[in-house]
Amino acid sequence: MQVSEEAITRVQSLAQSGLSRVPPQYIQPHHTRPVYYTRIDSENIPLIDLTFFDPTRRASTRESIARACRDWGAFHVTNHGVPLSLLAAMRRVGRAFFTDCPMPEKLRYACSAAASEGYGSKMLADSDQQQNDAVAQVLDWRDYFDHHTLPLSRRKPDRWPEYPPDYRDTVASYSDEMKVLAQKLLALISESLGLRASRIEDAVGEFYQNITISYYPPCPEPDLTLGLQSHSDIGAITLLIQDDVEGLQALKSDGSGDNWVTVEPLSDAVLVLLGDQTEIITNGKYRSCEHRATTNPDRARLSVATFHDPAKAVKISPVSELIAESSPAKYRDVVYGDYVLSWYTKGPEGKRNLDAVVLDA
Ligand SMILES: O=C(O)CCC(=O)C(=O)O
Ligand SMILES: [Fe+2]
Repeated sequence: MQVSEEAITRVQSLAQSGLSRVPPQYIQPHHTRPVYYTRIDSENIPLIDLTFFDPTRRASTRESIARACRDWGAFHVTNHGVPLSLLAAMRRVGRAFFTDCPMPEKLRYACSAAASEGYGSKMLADSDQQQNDAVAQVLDWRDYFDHHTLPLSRRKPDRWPEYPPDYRDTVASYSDEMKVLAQKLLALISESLGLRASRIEDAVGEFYQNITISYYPPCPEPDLTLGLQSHSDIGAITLLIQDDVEGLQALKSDGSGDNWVTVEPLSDAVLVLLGDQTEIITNGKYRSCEHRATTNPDRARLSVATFHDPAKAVKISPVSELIAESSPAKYRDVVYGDYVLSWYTKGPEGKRNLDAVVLDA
């Protein structure tokens, strides 16, 4: 079995080999290193309590959501209706797979050019451009497991880990619960813009949902590396949970410039991240959130991101209700599949793929 070749590329294997310096392909250029911008910890991502999701309190919830979507493109929700035991179970099965399964077992699920679902380390395709220029892409200090979960026709639990024994059932239940929460949130987000509740979900169409568990092993040189490079998520809405290890940061732009703000790990909350398609649909009234993951030398970190995306054939454009003479369309129509392709070949580099569909003022 050619396991050893594959194993070298897993960040977890590298970390466990006890190296004191990271290999050159993981070293970020100066301007993307974690210390490049100031880090401010006095500010926090807004926290919104969805207990007030009931009709009598909806107005104030909508206002908080509007503010969070304008200022951050991200917010935490509590009392979201997803059983807290399920959030804990999802973290537990994910961690068990990464830490307890021997590498040859994990590699049985390795993803490949032909199958994007499964266990991987390198998300982006090597583009022809990169190969021609011999410019190597800087690698993330991360391993992951990607699950295709919705529509149900894409859900193939036999492609997911068998260990621990409740892994597959946990991922399936988690997928169902996250879909309900994503629908609830898109309804509130629509209403917060004066749109009918179903407006954004109608524009997205049936959800294509993927669940990615990211595992960031301890890193000997955290100042030189990133667990995950700066990006905004490409779909409509991402729901993320993390363990108790810090590492996720959101970019906050305001009068004082750009700052990276650490997203505090909150075990009972779900983090909502608006994606690029929501920015387009809302004609830029709401922004997708640029974020990244840093590493640390001491403790492995785990996160679970649940992405809700349009089907590849869906055409996304700003909704007509938000276009007027005084606020013309800011984005050109995009076929979602074309957007995805450009993202995976060019790489995110912050929000450059979204910038490419912005219309000239
Ligand atoms: O690990 C994290 O907290 C971030 C994960 C993420 O941004 C992603 O998977 O798109
Ligand atoms: Fe992300």
